[in-house]
Amino acid sequence: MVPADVAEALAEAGRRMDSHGWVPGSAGNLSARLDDKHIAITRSGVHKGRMVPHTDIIAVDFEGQPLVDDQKPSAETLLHCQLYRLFPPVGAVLHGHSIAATVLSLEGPITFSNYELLKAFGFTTHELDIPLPVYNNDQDIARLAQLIEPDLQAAPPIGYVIAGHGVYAWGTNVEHAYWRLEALEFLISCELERRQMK
Ligand SMILES: CSC[C@@H](O)[C@@H](O)C(=O)COP(=O)(O)O
Ligand SMILES: [Zn+2]
Repeated sequence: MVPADVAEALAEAGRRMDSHGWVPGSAGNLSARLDDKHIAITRSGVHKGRMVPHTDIIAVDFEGQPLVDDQKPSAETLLHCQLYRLFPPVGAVLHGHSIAATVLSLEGPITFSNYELLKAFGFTTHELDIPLPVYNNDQDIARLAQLIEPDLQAAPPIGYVIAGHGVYAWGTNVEHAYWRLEALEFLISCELERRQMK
């Protein structure tokens, strides 16, 4: 049901995230848009660095319901569905639990100022103060999605973090989403180091 090339692209992104230590244990989830009603997403509880593409990537609708009844999608599926529903250009969403994102997000608001790498998000200058929204963690993912929704509707951020939990990044396809995740992780790590030097 999930095209083999889509499943393999997500499995490859999972391996790359794992190589950086961004998906420890069964942490993280990855998805890609299939059409205007369905996405492919990682099964809940699998190691995202060691996925078997044809069994560990499954199809769900935009309400997060699996197309095959006994398949269990990611616990955070609704956060992915929300991004596809709100932003038609979004073709892939990646979520990881890096140490830097986990630690920095517990320290309050995050703003990136004067980083050249902000240009990875389409800005044309480094002379900017760009916020990275931080939301309190919540095991009720529907409620967390509701909390985030007004901010997403107001203006799409460069990504967001859930405090003590991890980062969400997205892009037009899996490769683009990976680039943006990599850039976000770089900025988060810089900010963490900068604060430690103070
Ligand atoms: C290893 S605990 C992490 C989970 O609670 C969750 O945050 C996560 O990212 C992975 O959940 P999953 O249901 O496998 O997509
Ligand atoms: Zn998570």
